[in-house]
Amino acid sequence: MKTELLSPTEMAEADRRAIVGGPFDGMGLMRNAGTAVAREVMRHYPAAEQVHVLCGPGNNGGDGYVVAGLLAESGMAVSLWASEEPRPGSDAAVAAAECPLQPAPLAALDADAGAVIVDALYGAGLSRPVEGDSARAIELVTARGLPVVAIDLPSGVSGASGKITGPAFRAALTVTFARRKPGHLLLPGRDHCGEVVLADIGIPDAVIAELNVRTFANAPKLWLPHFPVPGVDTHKYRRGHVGIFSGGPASTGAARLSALGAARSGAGAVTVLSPANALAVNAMHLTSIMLRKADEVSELGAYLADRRPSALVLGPGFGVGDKAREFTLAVLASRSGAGGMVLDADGITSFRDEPAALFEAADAEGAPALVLTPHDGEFARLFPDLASEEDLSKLERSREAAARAHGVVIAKGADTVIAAPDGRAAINSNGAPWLATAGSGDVLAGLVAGLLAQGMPAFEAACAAVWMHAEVGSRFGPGLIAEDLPQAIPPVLAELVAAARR
Ligand SMILES: NC(=O)C1=CN([C@@H]2O[C@H](COP(=O)(O)OP(=O)(O)OC[C@H]3O[C@@H](n4cnc5c(N)ncnc54)[C@H](OP(=O)(O)O)[C@@H]3O)[C@@H](O)[C@H]2O)[C@@H](O)CC1
Ligand SMILES: Nc1ncnc2c1ncn2[C@@H]1O[C@H](COP(=O)(O)OP(=O)(O)O)[C@@H](O)[C@H]1O
Ligand SMILES: [K+]
Repeated sequence: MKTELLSPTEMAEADRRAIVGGPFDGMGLMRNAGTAVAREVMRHYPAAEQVHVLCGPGNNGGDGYVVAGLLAESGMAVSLWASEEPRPGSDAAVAAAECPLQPAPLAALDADAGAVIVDALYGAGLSRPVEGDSARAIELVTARGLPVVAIDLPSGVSGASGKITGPAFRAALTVTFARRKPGHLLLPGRDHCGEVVLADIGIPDAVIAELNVRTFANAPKLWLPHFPVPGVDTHKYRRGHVGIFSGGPASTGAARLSALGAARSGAGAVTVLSPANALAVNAMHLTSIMLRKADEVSELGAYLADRRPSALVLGPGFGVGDKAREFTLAVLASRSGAGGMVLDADGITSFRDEPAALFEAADAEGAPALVLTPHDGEFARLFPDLASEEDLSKLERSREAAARAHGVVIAKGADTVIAAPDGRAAINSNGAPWLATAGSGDVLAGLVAGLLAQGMPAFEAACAAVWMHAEVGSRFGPGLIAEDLPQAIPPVLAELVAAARR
């Protein structure tokens, strides 16, 4: 599937440009859209006893009139219901006039078991919570458990944000056009879409390219050209060296999980940087991973100068406080040649009272690329105003945060958003709830650093790490604990390396 995601505004602009450039006018695009939906209804529900097509006042309803006409023509039993008449002069009004069926008022909707619902109430134009007859129709269909095929978006779901502010259909299938919209991937919208089918309605790729889209579905296509594949003549340091800061003796496991994530991603060497009092416990549990003492900023400086690590991770199990801030700022200011710094967990929390100091350090000339990996709670500590702004979608919030932080932000969760300071953003959707387990985020931080260390640019490294982490977790399934993640990376890595070589 194509990776660009179009906001409703961008989609409207694509429609407009496509209509100007041809070959299809607005009615032509609507007929193509209706044809694609009718095809999917017939493919998925060939034995439907009755198809109820529910039309709203806009062009989403217009698609519905086309669908109803085509399904009736093909011999299916179709009932047509409309909430209001389409606006005179609109494409939807033409579609309604061309439709051989007469609509009944939506208020009278009734539907029995065995029926299929086509939702053409609202799509890209949803502008407020669904109320009145449309709301009652949604409640009736939901209560009876009838399968719903949504046109473009399930009515009630915002295409821009995935937010739901009132009643909304839960579709079994959603057929959308040209490109998916953020609301198909962001929660709770994603959960209401069911299977998403993307239909080509004749909007040329060149029209989409002109829009300079900055939002993407996270998928290998997006970053595979940058994915590290070792040359035959490589050596371990050329494959990248990652330094990972450990916490004190009672909290060392998180850093080791990160270290294993970094090592399994293909980094050639990984060092755990440990306080003296935790060296023994770390040494007991490390084999291929190196270990070095780092209590003071001077020791950190010596490590950076001697070993010139290509990426670092600070935060997992590290402890919140001055030391985390000092070490982070020392790395960002070191000019040691490190390509990236992943700040996670306690590393993020340590800057809650002075986020500007972090953001300024990341903005300085020659600083390593900063990647922040907050879950919702950590995000709110660093960006309290963005977190509490109800009107912002997770996408918008993450994008603003990345611009402010001068770094890549991985806003974690079931719908992780990766945002870059240059405005690019990707939404991840291949995860599974099995990933919600202690230490899972620590492995992710290590994976990001491992890919950074191998020379991937920060946004691409972040996207690739999130995708791999989610893919590994989904494939592993029930029973997953964080220790399983690094060990389960190789099969996914093998597929990516093979694809990158092609
Ligand atoms: N040529 C094209 O552009 C193509 C477009 N295509 C199709 O068009 C769809 C977009 O069409 P659209 O822009 O007309 O928006 P749509 O979703 O039908 O709703 C707008 C209407 O609903 C109203 N309204 C909104 N929310 C409401 C609420 N809660 N409760 C009550 N009313 C509400 C809103 O009122 P207003 O906000 O203006 O007051 C307005 O009247 C798109 O999803 C795709 O299916 C395809 O055919 C491909 C070619
Ligand atoms: N429901 C979910 N579906 C998919 N991924 C999830 C879900 N819940 C959490 N995750 C992922 O699991 C990881 C949890 O990280 P985090 O909250 O930092 O946990 P920890 O600090 O214990 O490692 C993140 O990558 C997050 O995106
Ligand atoms: K719809």
